[in-house]
Amino acid sequence: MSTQRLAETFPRWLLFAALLLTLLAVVGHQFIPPRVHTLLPDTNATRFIYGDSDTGGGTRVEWLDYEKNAFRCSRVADKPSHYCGFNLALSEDYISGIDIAAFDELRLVMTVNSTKPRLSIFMRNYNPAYSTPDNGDSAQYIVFNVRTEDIDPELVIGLDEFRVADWWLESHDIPRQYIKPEFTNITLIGANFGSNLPVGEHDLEIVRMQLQGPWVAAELWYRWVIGVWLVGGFGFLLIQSVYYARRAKGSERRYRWLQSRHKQLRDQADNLRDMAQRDKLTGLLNRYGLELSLDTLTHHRDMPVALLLLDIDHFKRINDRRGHNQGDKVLIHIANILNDNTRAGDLVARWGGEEFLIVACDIDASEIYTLADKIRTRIFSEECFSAEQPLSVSASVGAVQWRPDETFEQSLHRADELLYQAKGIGRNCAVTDQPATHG
Ligand SMILES: Nc1nc2c(ncn2[C@@H]2O[C@H](COP(=O)(O)OP(=O)(O)OP(=O)(O)O)[C@@H](O)[C@H]2O)c(=O)[nH]1
Repeated sequence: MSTQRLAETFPRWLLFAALLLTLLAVVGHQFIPPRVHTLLPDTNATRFIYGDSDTGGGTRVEWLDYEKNAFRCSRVADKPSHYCGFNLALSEDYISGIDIAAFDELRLVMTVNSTKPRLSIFMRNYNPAYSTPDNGDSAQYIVFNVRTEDIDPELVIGLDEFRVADWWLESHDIPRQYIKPEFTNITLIGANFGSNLPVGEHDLEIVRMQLQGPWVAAELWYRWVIGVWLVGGFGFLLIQSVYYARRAKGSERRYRWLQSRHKQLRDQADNLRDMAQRDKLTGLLNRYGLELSLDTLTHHRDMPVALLLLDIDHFKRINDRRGHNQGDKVLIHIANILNDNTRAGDLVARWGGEEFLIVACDIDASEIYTLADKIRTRIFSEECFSAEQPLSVSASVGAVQWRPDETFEQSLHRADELLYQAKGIGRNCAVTDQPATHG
């Protein structure tokens, strides 16, 4: 699955999974069958019974049916009774027991036939913090006392109902942190008629003994759910951040590409605009370019301006004698002379085939002829091409002052007429509209 697809669908299936898990946690947990660990009946289990007759007491104990865990405690009248009961060993050495802390309940099915009103159900927990291997009594004694009439026949004891016996706490020096029942290393579980057994026979059969609890403790279960939420949330953020980082990179790449493309297009547009405004051969402005430039110039017409219309003399002859390519070179040569002899603010254009127009700015009427004749002289005095094949070129110029009350066309028309005059009087000369300045 691509990162993009994952990032797009992830929130949906994460939410779905989280909701499902939460539902399972809240509802499903109640319906999971409990975990049951059966201690009895178990024919291999080590079981024994004990009375106090061997130590001078008045209670004798005997098996009624060992297989069924049925035994009898008989009280002899003239001796004191201390204890009599049944033990199930969960450890061979009484040191390594079993951890039953994850269970909730101890369930017992028992048959009691006794006039003794109470019965003790007890456990021993071995902890090296307070127990020693050579003293069986040092294992914590955890007890639950029940009325015999409450055994009917099943007795369910919550582990939280067990208490550490006071006599055990009093007879051992136990630090405070160990005075609560511990179930992490149970070595023994038993049932005991206790002391002061009434005279007569007291029978007890332990039919079944089971531990029961949840497969997963509720606390742990909810921790898992929270864990899944956290892992899911973290995964979500991770995938989202990878996705958006990639997108950002892609956008950046695209932005850079667009930038360079934009620059390319802008350069192309500049080139095209330039090409549209310039004569390809000479690089001078063409008619269109000059007209555009004039638009900006007319906005600032608070200075004297002159128009110089220049035409190469007998250019046809040059073309005919030297060829069209040489003719082109002459045009380029003239363009260079015009550029070299005009100022930065002036406009120089190729106006027709061999015709050029100079729009000279900020020029007094008295200087127009000087400029026109200077250009004419430069053209005539500079020989084109190599010394082996020299070519003398001349040009005629018609020059006028662009009067403030005139349009460009009107002024140009006057320049054209003067150029015509210059051609008429023999070419290679400049004619202006300023009196007494004819060359
Ligand atoms: N090589 C070249 N020749 C051109 C170009 N444009 C126009 N011409 C030529 O310029 C010549 C102009 O000839 P005409 O109009 O008869 O003028 P002219 O020969 O210069 O004679 P006058 O102007 O009367 O002195 C023509 O032969 C055109 O073909 C160009 O771009 N390159």
